[in-house]
Amino acid sequence: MTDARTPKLSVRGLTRRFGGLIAVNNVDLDLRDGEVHAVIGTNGAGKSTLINMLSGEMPASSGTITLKGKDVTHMPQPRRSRAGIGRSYQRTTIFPEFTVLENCRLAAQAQSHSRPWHIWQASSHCASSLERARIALGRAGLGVHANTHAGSLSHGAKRQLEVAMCLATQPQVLLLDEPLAGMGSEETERMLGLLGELRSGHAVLLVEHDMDAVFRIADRITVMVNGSVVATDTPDQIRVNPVVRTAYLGEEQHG
Ligand SMILES: Nc1ncnc2c1ncn2[C@@H]1O[C@H](COP(=O)(O)OP(=O)(O)OP(=O)(O)O)[C@@H](O)[C@H]1O
Repeated sequence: MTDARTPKLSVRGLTRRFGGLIAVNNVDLDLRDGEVHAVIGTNGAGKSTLINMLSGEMPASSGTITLKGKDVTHMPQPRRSRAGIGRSYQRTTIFPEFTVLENCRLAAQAQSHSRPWHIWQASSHCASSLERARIALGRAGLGVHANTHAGSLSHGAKRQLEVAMCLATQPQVLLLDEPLAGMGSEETERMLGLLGELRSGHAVLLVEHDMDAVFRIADRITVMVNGSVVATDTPDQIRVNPVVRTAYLGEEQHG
């Protein structure tokens, strides 16, 4: 994973203001294929705002976002999704009364149709969406649960389904917002295994509070404090970075 490779997603000078507050301040970031790139920071550091701007759900105040060399800064979220940026959410977005496969197929169809009201019309005969959904479920380790009602899945399996729904949109960049939240140790291990496999074929951005997991899985870590990036490096270098230790890890140890 060398810096010489062209990043799949590049962010330069990305800034978001809320009135007088600068929630994300002049952030540079490069996401590369084959890497899990974690973004960590204390509460309010700007991680969610950053991910919302990358996915297209929130406009940037200034700065640029480039996907495979193309400026997508002002591209709306649905087009950005079709261009290859997929995300999972902190909140659950599944339909509990539908099966696992149906949830995944809807995600695939919503992404492939520019007009969402065509989803239902197309659902009975959209073989390619079904195929994409099945592949995504298999990749997320949920193939055996395809016909289970999503509402009856365990918490961990629901988070896996969120990732599968994201995969069904066939993204090249995966933005994962706290995929380990609320998980027990067994579920965490399963999700970490999945994230490790997702490296292949994707550039993965991981926003996560579980530091043990982040330091185990990440190839690169960016540390944010008060909206600004204070360091981007390998986990080993971040661990010993004095600025990071003071600004963030020190706070955690004593918090
Ligand atoms: N819609 C908004 N309007 C005004 N201020 C906002 C808005 N969204 C976020 N903020 C502020 O921007 C700052 C960054 O918030 P953000 O949610 O991005 O942080 P975070 O790092 O994701 O925090 P957490 O780890 O708690 O999720 C905070 O001070 C927050 O209060």
